[in-house]
Amino acid sequence: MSSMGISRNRKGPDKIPRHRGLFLSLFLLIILVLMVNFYFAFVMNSDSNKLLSQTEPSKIFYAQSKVFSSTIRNVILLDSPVKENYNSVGNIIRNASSDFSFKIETLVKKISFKYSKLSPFLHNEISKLWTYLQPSVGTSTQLWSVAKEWVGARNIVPAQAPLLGSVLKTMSFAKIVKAQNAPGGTQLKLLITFEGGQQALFKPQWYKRDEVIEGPVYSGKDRHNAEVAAFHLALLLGLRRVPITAARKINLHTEIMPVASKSLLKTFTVDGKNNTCFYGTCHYCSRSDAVCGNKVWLEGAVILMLPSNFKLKHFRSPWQRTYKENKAAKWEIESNYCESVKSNKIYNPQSGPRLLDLIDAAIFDFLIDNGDRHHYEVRGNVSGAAVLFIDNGKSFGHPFQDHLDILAPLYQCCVLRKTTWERLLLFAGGTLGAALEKLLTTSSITPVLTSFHLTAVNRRLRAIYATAEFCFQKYGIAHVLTDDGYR
Ligand SMILES: Nc1ncnc2c1ncn2[C@@H]1O[C@H](COP(=O)(O)OP(=O)(O)OP(=O)(O)O)[C@@H](O)[C@H]1O
Ligand SMILES: [Mn+2]
Repeated sequence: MSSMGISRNRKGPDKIPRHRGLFLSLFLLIILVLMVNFYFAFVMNSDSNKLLSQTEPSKIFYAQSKVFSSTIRNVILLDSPVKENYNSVGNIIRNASSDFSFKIETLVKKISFKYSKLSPFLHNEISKLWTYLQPSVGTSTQLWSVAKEWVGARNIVPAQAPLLGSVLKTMSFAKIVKAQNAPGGTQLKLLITFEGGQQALFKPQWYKRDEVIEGPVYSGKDRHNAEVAAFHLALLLGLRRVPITAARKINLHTEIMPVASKSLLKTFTVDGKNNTCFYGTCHYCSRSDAVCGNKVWLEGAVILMLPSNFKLKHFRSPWQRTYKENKAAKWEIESNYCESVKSNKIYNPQSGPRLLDLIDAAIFDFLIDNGDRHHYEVRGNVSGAAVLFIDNGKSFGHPFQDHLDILAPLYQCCVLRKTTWERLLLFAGGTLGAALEKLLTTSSITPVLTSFHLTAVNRRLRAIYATAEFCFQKYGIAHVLTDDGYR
């Protein structure tokens, strides 16, 4: 037996090496293909942290997303004539949004490779912003005038802002000399005055970080962490139109009650667990729905008020929702809705930056999942003033849902500011979530967002790329990307 075996082996050298060589090459080829596959799967799907080496690597979660399930699908084409349709259970079909979600689903898959390459400029940009967010000088009320001088017609924070971290730190620690109910709006918030006279809104914490807000996109109360996250995301996107927002833990007994107005103080209570609470006065405020601290400590977002000479002009958004399940807005059913928007002089692209500003806002809102921008504000009496992103409280409510209809201004008008698009490309390859995570490590209430929300931001950016691709394919890239001289 053994001799047979040996003889077989001995015969081998003539024949077997050829087979072996063939097998070996085949094996190596398979390994190579697998490695390439793994590499691309990793680059395209992961929140790449390689460029963000100064932060802790973010945990990657691939949560099952209900991306396109929140809108009702149907088969009517986007260009169909205007008519209200009802589905079999009598709900209104919102054609303009549901048709689009159907198209975009396929596009997201098709374009993933095209937008998978990491930008060589990313690391520098993030490092710069991260440095700005570090307090470089001590807290000082003199910084109020610095922040005041920053405010321009197009930006609330300038591109170069090395004192930003110091301003934020001062907002988190400066002495509060007065606390009142904040006027305006429907949500409970305080108007606080710091030493030095600077005012800010204080939006309190209602939810734990991992609470998922179910229901329509505008459901729930304001999320204080969403305001903080939105401010940082706007810095990353170069859309510095969000009022400066810091996190703060307030001692209600020592910092608010002694300086509270009489009417506010009247609404303070203590709950069964000895936590201090207050309910204030606002549209949705009631004694039975007070906000409570952890004993005396209440976390919240401090939003710096714009300078008082900065008069705000208030506009209804053309893409406002009806806030009624059984009533659709015009934009939800009219396929050529953008044309009617542009027929209004202020939205005509030839007459100013407003339409492109609203499209910037739509992109920003889609990323943060804010479907509640019913009104918007711009600085009055200044030409070319930017649409400000005031009130981001209803964002980051549901990390597993994306409301594609927030992007309606983009897919209905198919125009996009070139500088905005270039900035979005900075985060190709799934890096936006990790970049945001890094900036948010500078906040005093980390973690500001759960990793599910950070993953959602990457997923939503892919949908934005796909939406832009839809427009490029329909009208040509040169028609879509616009340089209107504003940014
Ligand atoms: N940082 C700021 N600087 C100046 N004005 C501000 C600022 N933040 C908010 N405001 C003003 O206060 C109003 C109410 O604020 P905000 O929208 O945050 O409250 P809200 O209760 O969520 O409102 P709504 O119920 O309308 O959504 C804004 O429309 C704006 O006019
Ligand atoms: Mn609001």
